[in-house]
Amino acid sequence: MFSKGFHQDGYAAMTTGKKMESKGTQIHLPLIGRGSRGELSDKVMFSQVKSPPEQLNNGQLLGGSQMNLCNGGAGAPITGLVPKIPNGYGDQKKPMASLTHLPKRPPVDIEFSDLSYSVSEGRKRGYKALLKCINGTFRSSELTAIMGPSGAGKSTLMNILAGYKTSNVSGSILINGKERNLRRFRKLSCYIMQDDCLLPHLTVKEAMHVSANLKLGKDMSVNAKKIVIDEILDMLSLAEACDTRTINLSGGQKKRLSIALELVNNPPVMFFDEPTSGLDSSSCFQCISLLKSLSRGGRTIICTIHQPSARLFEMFDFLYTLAEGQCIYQGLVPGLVPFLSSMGLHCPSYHNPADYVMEVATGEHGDWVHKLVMAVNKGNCGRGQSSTSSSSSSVPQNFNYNNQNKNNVKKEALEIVIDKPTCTVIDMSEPTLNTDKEKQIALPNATNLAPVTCTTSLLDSSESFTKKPVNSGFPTSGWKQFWILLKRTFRSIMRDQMLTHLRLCSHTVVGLLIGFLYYDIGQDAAKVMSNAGCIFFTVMFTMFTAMMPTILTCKYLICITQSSSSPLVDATHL
Ligand SMILES: Nc1ncnc2c1ncn2[C@@H]1O[C@H](COP(=O)(O)OP(=O)(O)OP(=O)(O)O)[C@@H](O)[C@H]1O
Repeated sequence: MFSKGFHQDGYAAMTTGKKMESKGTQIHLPLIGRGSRGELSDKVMFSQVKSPPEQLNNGQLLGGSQMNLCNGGAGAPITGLVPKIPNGYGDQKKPMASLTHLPKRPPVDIEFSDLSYSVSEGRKRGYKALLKCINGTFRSSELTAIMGPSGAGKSTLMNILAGYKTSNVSGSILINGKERNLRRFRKLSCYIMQDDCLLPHLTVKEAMHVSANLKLGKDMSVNAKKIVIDEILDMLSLAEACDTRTINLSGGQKKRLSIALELVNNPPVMFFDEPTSGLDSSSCFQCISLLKSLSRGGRTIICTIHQPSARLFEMFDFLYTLAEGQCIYQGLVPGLVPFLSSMGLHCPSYHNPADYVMEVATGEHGDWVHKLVMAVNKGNCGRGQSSTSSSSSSVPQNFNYNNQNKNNVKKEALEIVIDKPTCTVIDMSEPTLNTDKEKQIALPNATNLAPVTCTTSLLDSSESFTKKPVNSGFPTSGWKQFWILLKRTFRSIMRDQMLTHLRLCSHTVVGLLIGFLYYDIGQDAAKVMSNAGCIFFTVMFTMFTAMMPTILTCKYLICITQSSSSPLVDATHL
């Protein structure tokens, strides 16, 4: 079990097969992942290091991560993925952070078939098909990338899967093999947009507290919420910035905070719209590493991405490529180059396969889209196809993804939370959700913070969930939400120097102006119209100054919603 363990000192431990050291109260258990990749739990990040040739030649050590992504790229400098806390994610001597007190959630597999979507282009022009009968499966514990040229329909697909687009959609979307219940699915998923919509004047910790109060509500004590927040901040290396206002955070930190705000209620499905946009290469790498580690915790991570570097590309598990609203490849990332080769499209050596498939999708190599769509529909690519098409693939020939997947997901899921005095083991590998499958393990020195038990039957309408009325599913009452949001807004307004100063100045100036214009009109009956004018002017001014921030906020929301075709912004963020 420890033979492929990871070590903070790079690849050394991988070669020696040494047992990982336990730090403090934490036992760092390596996760044995599919395809022998270096695998991550919630507590580690990937880091890429150059590996000496003799180790790279040993497929046992680096497995899938040592794949040469370029077809026929033998002799190319090969790099491998070795788990380690990367720079910028905290002091390497610090014990690794992990998430153990989050609400328990079920793993979620999303399957869609014959999915089509069209939009009306007006009476005369009829409907335009944006997605054309596409099929696919996005699994838990996988980091899935949706790629494709601009306008291919990536955001549209993700919005449909997330449930933000429902009209004019045909086809079926199954969640763990059952018809999707949108209301319940929304509670199990989160959508993190390209632009980080954070309140600029709240500190990281305050934003997290608001999120925890809204999302965890009365299910948890104040102390337990604090522990959850600290764990998440620790894991995402935001602990040092916890008192920094979000306006002062770096781009990477903002992205991590967006993720942290959503992680509070531990959604098993996370959608990311271009998570790396606007980040430098190092932050991109850290961001994708983080997503990968989240996926290894049993979550289903789906993100759209534009032309990732080869280094980022090989970190994804599953690739779904769209062109003109149709799927031109779906399968494991190592299977892409062999699949394209089998179709007669040979990715040149030293060429980033992500770039190559984008070139193919945009038609730079000829009109291949239709042929690829046909091949995909015939089942020539997919999860089981990564090793069969070509010997040039670095994936071992006898690698059976499906079997491997089942076993390894189970191991990962069982190992993921064993690192705190009191911990809960959740058998996340079972798609049928049942609270009986949750086993409590009490370790020595148990704290009084029992793991929070949340319903795991959100997807299963036959279970206890149906006993409650559907609209009672919010963790906090309407009044409580109102109170939390009111406090948050008050705090934000008070800290907004610019707005507060401007308001004070404008009220003073307008007050002086009105006073000057209508000076001494009170006792003269001949000036009754001036009295009316004064009252009208004062009322209008007060009303509009109170209304303007709301109008501007709504206008801003509508603008960003229209420009990014993204779902409405979560109230947690704004
Ligand atoms: N409401 C709409 N009416 C008409 N066309 C639309 C509408 N929504 C989306 N489209 C079109 O659908 C296509 C797919 O849009 P989508 O936003 O999904 O693309 P994308 O692959 O995410 O692109 P990008 O990478 O540039 O964000 C685009 O050509 C877009 O113009």
